Amino acid sequence: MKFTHDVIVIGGGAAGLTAAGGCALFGLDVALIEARKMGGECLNDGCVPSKALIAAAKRAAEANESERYGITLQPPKIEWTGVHKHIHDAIAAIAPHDSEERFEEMGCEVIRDWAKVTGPQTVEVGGRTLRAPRIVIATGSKPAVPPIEGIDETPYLTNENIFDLDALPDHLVIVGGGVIGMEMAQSFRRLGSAVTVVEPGELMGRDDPDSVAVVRETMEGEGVRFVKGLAKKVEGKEGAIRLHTEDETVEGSHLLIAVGRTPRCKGFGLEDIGVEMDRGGIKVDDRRRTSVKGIYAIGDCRNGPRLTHVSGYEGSNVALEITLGVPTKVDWSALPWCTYTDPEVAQIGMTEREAREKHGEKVTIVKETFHDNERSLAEGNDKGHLKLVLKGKKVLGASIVGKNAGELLLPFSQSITGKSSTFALGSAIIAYPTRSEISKAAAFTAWEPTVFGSIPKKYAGFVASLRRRFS
Ligand SMILES: Cc1cc2nc3c(=O)[nH]c(=O)nc-3n(C[C@H](O)[C@H](O)[C@H](O)COP(=O)(O)OP(=O)(O)OC[C@H]3O[C@@H](n4cnc5c(N)ncnc54)[C@H](O)[C@@H]3O)c2cc1C
Ligand SMILES: NC(=O)c1ccc[n+]([C@@H]2O[C@H](COP(=O)([O-])OP(=O)(O)OC[C@H]3O[C@@H](n4cnc5c(N)ncnc54)[C@H](O)[C@@H]3O)[C@@H](O)[C@H]2O)c1
Repeated sequence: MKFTHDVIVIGGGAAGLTAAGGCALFGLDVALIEARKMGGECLNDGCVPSKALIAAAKRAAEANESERYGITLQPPKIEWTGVHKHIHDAIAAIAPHDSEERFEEMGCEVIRDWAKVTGPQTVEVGGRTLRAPRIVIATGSKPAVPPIEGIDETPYLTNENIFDLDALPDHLVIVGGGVIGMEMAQSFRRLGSAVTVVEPGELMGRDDPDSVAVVRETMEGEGVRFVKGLAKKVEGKEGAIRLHTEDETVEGSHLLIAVGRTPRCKGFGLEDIGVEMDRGGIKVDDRRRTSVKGIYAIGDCRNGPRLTHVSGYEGSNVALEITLGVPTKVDWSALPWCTYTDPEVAQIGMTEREAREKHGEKVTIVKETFHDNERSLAEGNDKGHLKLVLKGKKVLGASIVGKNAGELLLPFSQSITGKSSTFALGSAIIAYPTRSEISKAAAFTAWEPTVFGSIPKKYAGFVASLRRRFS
């Protein structure tokens, strides 16, 4: 079979861009296919707009606390059009980083259309048939819509349209007290909306409950209302919606659905060629290989953690495996994540609950509060704590709640993995988006000329030529 490319990557979000860019920098012929917006969810309707909204809300919260440190601020004047502009300016500022032009400069052929996988080595796109010995599926996910009675007849928001609202909601009712629910609840409350969060289980259920308790108390103090219950029925129209749980009816102006994700893995050919799936998405092994030889799946479309830095990590792993033939397994022992509420909730490695389930009595906990940290006292912000999860003196995990908690994770990444060289720092998984990423960027830059130097490139070219001949 005559191949048109060495690798075809479907999806131009964090996962696909990293895989495609990595392969191109090793000199491979890469087709990168994206039907919608380059940058995918993170740039266009995920991390970037949500963190821009959070920044605007933080400014409003500061001004709402009129007197602090002997300095008096005026109450904030909040104009949604200005907040909306700030959100879209942030997207525009980052867009060039993920643009078609940048990836073409790196050496990818970027194709802007819907792809259909028609065989283990073939993809149809824009009337062309592409052929490559390796295909990477990086098609992401979309907001899950729960089976609530009346949902199809009631207007609702998701992360795909909430950042395009043309006015601030009077009362935002949020279904789901997970990561999106909590970040959006605090932001809209701080900007002046009434907010009710409806959650049947634990708020931010993947995090340490002691961390979550601190955020819940802060958000309740700011006026967010939490209702424990399953959303059973919704009804109403634009500006006047009603949500019923078993015990309560909540009335509001807008409904936000934030109950998790549905992977985008069906309807573009994978099921017809025998790629196995389950409820969580495309089934993959530790090396992100699907059940069909030569096809990988990375990022939100497969079963596993759904975070931008995870998509990037998996993208680099498969790029290494495809270019140099190095089998590269995922390792979640030092996986970080951070929820950008105020205070932030940050986690790396195991929570106390996970560690006790796995190691029982051998687990010990060390807890330090920010009340004993003099920088925190000097700044008058001593809310929160750091909990170290240990087995003997070995760090299994850390749970931090407090100002800039996400920035405090990095040393624990090194303690958990035991790796602290510039090479290890350059390959560490760092929570996105944090300022700590700059340390990884500097360490990676130090290695870039070596990693993408002439010898690895020649070797990658040799591997690619063998693959074209024998696949
Ligand atoms: C509101 C919100 C806030 C978030 N905040 C954070 C955060 O702060 N930190 C964090 O780490 N994570 C965050 N996330 C999660 C993060 O956005 C995702 O994990 C990440 O963007 C997934 O990247 P991906 O490349 O796997 O998928 P995507 O970014 O969804 O990219 C997949 C791309 O594939 C394209 N595509 C799909 N099918 C086809 C096809 N057949 N042909 C051509 N193209 C196709 C799609 O158009 C899409 O652009 C947030 C998510 C949301 C919703
Ligand atoms: N800071 C970050 O890293 C960040 C920010 C936002 C989103 N994300 C990613 O986006 C993804 C989606 O976030 P999410 O908040 O939608 O999902 P989630 O899984 O964090 O939370 C969903 C919540 O909805 C609840 N729920 C389910 N059905 C319900 C119903 N009928 N009524 C009421 N509640 C119901 C669940 O109990 C759960 O607590 C996550 O994978 C997350 O990793 C990350």
